[in-house]
Amino acid sequence: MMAQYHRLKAEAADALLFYRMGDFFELFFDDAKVAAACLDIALTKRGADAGEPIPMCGVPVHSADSYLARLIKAGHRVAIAEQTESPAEARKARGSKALVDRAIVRLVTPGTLTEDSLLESASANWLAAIGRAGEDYAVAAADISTGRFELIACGVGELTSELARLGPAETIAQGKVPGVRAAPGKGGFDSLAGEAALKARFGLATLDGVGSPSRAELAAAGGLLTYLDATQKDAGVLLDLPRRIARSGHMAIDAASRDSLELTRSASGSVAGSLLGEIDRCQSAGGRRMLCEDIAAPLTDRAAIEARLHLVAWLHEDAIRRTRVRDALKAMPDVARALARLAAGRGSPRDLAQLRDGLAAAASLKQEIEAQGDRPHLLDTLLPRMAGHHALIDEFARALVESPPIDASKGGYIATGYDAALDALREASSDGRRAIAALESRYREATGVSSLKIRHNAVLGYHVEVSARHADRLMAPDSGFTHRQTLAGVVRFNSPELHAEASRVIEAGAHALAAEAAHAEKLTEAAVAAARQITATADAIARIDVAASHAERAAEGGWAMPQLTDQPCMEVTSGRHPIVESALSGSGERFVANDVALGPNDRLWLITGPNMGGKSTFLRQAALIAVLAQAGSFVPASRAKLGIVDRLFSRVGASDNLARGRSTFMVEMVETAAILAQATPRSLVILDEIGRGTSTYDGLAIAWAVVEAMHDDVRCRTLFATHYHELTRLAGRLDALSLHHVRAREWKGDLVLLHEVADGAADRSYGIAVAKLAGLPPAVVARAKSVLAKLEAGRDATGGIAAGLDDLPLFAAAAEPEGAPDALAEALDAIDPDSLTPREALEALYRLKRLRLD
Ligand SMILES: Nc1ncnc2c1ncn2[C@@H]1O[C@H](COP(=O)(O)OP(=O)(O)OP(=O)(O)O)[C@@H](O)[C@H]1O
Repeated sequence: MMAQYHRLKAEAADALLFYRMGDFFELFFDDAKVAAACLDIALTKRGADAGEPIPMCGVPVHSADSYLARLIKAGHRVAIAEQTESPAEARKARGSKALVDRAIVRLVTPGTLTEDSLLESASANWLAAIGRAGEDYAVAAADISTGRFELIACGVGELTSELARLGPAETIAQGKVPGVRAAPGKGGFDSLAGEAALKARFGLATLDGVGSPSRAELAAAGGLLTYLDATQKDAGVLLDLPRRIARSGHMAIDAASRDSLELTRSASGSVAGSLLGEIDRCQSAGGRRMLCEDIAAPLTDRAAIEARLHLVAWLHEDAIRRTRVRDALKAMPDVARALARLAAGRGSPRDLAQLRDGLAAAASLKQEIEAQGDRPHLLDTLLPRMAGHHALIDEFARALVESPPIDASKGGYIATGYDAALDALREASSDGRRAIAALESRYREATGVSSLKIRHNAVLGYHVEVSARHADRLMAPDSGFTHRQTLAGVVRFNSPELHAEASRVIEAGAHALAAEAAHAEKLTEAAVAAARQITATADAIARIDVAASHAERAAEGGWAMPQLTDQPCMEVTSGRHPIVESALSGSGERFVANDVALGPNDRLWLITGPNMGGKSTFLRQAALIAVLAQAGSFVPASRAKLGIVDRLFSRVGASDNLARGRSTFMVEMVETAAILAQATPRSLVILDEIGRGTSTYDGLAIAWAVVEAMHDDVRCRTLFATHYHELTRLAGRLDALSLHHVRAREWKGDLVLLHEVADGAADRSYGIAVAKLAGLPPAVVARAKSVLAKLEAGRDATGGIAAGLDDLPLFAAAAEPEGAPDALAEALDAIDPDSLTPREALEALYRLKRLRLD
């Protein structure tokens, strides 16, 4: 057995091996230690290997899913080795001591899950493969729990933001990819193999129909398909034809900005507290997944955004209509995932019923919508996708019972009346059971033992049972009973009539089960054959659900439909931060709405004001409004006009990234550098307290230079919050920069934060007042006040740290050479070639070389 184990373990490589033994999956050696620690289960020992006891642990097969889920969550992969024959078959084929054959039937990895119990219903479960051809990169991404398949070509610099959009459960690549943490795949990452694999999988003669993917895309697809084959073995995999995603179709948002804006996850990693959690009013799991993707990838195509918005508006303007549609969506089963499980051969009778109910619900939703007049355009494309499954629904409705079990092994899911032969088998089986009951009363009479019972168990099958007291009567040689078993208190017998009836019951039962299984298989085939249409239906329902969710949220919060334009502007009246607003309303406080008006002539807002005054909130709310608008949602404002944003950057608050060995300041500078390099005039940039993490002089100098660069070179819409009051001097020189501040007042010695954004610079910084609010001891506050008075007196005398900045020539910073004296140039100047001997010349050459290396 150990030899077989080691062979399978070698095949499983770095995955933990679940080795099937009867009702358990066992793990041995290091696998056992890892799993026991991760799952908190007992580590035992068994036999010996090279004189050492073998560490072992095991999980019951019937509850293996929950253990698998924990292992996968902890980042492990698991290879499942099943018994591929029964012990009886093994004995028959290879003698009484034969070992049961086993084989790895599946490699369970985070990106290749289909089981409901292992998946989050609200998010897609992407497996991403990175392909490369020369300098070009591409991502192939598949979610086999719904069949989605995307190809995205991108440069190496865009890889990380593309992966951040997808948020894959697992990323694979061949070799190292700059800036990306990816696991090794199973090969196949080349364009020729990829092309062949795509053609073979989808039965295509040419890839023109999928838009002729680039060589990098083909390489990525090749790696992905090879990995799916290797992990799923013989099980089917549901995959749609790949969709090529044009990167230009989406607002680019890098990983740092996503995190800082908490788009789909809050800082603590949960959906609650994120923008997604705040706006989600979806009724179905499919809708929730689509909403998550929409928020992660806002569109940049105005027509496509407006099509979504008009659907939201249609559901928003009529509350009764909205309620009807949302009610129809309420009981919508997760059709996409049920279908994927069926295609993977892991489907259950319940999945079949979910298709039946989901497709039927889609058809009635379609009718409901068609009864409403004056439909927006998008519905003309969505509605036709929601019907056309009549034959399938009919067939499934006739074939299946109302709510079939998940476990098919006991049968009972095919409805009566669907198959006469099956009904006859069930009849025979229940006839047999009736006959056995009749036999029981006859035996009671014949033996005079009124407590005689006919029972059934797994070992003996049907048998007669009497208490030990009455056993003698049945033990008599001519009683017609054969003794089977004596236990404390009861004795068990068999009889020829009982045997005959029992055989009838068992045989009919087995045939009925086989007949049900055959029907299930046929129904599954029918569903898989219609996979493409069913997926289209599921997508259409999800799109309507998302629109209804936006409409509902807008109605709850009094949100407005944004107006999109081609001008790079952002005009928001009474804008609110959706998450802060609902957090405040939870504690009975009011959110102060604020306006913003950025345009070609007023591109850069410099915002000052006290700590806790609401600067960060104001900045983020502008970014969130842009994300919501371009995702096709109404926005928390009374009016909003927005020029499409191509890239969004958010540098708000820094957190140490110690895991990657970077300090707060380093992270901030890396991110600022990325913004200056990548932002375009159509971008939206929000920058909060740049330069704060270093000395005052350095920090101010950096902030100063960044503002100038944003204003003069990048020239995009920018909101810049700062505590460096000195920056307000820039207003006099940079004509598209304007000053704003969050208002505060001192009232009887206490600070009152008004959270109102007003024009002009803040009069002072109020830092000490905020410190007092926060509960700093009075003595420390008093001391701080006197230190401040001294500092301010010094500043007034010298002109402060920004003294002289007004004389700084414009653009001088960019033109100034690096200040450090050039040792190499000095050394070169010191050399007089005419006076050197060949030997000295050689030495001088070495000296120069060394200087260069230093
Ligand atoms: N418009 C608003 N209406 C009501 N309350 C607000 C508003 N904006 C912010 N707040 C409240 O003020 C708190 C602080 O806001 P925020 O973090 O935006 O301040 P800040 O000016 O960026 O502070 P710091 O300079 O210390 O980073 C928020 O947590 C919120 O409770």
